[in-house]
Amino acid sequence: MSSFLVPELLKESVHMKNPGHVKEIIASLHRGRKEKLQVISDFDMTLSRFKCNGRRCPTSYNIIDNSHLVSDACRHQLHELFNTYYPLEKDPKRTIEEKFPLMVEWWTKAHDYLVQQKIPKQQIAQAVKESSAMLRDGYDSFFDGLCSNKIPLFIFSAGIGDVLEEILRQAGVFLPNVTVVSNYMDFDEKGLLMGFKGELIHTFNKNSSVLADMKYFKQQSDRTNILLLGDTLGDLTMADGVPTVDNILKIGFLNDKEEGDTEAYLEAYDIVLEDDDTLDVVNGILHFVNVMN
Ligand SMILES: Nc1ccn([C@@H]2O[C@H](COP(=O)(O)O)[C@@H](O)[C@H]2O)c(=O)n1
Repeated sequence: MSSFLVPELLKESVHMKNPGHVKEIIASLHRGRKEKLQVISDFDMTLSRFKCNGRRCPTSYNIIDNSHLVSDACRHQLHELFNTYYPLEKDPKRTIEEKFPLMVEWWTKAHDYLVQQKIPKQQIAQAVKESSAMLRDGYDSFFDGLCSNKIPLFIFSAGIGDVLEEILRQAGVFLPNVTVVSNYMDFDEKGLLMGFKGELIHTFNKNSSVLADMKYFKQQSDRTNILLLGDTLGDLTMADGVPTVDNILKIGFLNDKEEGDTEAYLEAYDIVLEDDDTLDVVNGILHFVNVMN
């Protein structure tokens, strides 16, 4: 069994519907070695931590919401939005089709509030510094291992690109093999927020429809083995733009469990990690594929 070769799969946090299938995919990734591999990952609550010492960590949006960059009144409005729409994003009883327009509503309203605050670009780094955002334990081996082995890492995020880049920069892991597609802020000539660039990315449109072109995935077209990391069912379409997929291993972090989530995640993801604040399993698999030293 693959747990013998990847001992991290024996962790209590690991759940698999079909361990035999996982073993086969991991064996295929191993055969393809690092030359065939690319990693596609969500950011908030996947590469970043969901909880620390029992307290929730912020998403890239929450970092701005909770900062001195917005007024108290605006913070209140943004928190109200979160309290209204986050339960809808998670609701296991609603279909993705039902959730889609609600997410557009959430992101659009939040962007409107943020733009009214005329946030200065220059102060984003300080807001990140003062926040409690953290990357998952083991992030340094993950990022360094991928970079030193020239494995491309595509971060596909419905968060705020400027904020997540800053988190990576401050952690020293915004490395040359990392490409980010996300919601980027647009600033005026004075460096004040005036809008968001490009197509709005939310939880349920993380697919090729929001990629301006397929250049990135075309450039990686020899890399037909994919490691996909996510935390919502919306993250499952992140590899849609990859022209040829020979093998894909989907790892899902189940952070904030609702009734019915375990079954749905086990159907959708090959490996489901519950209550796991680390990248241990991901790093263990990369180690076996000879991507880590
Ligand atoms: N105004 C908002 C909108 C969304 N969120 C949360 O951020 C997550 C960002 O998406 P990732 O693709 O990076 O996971 C999303 O799942 C929402 O829960 C927010 O906090 N505030």
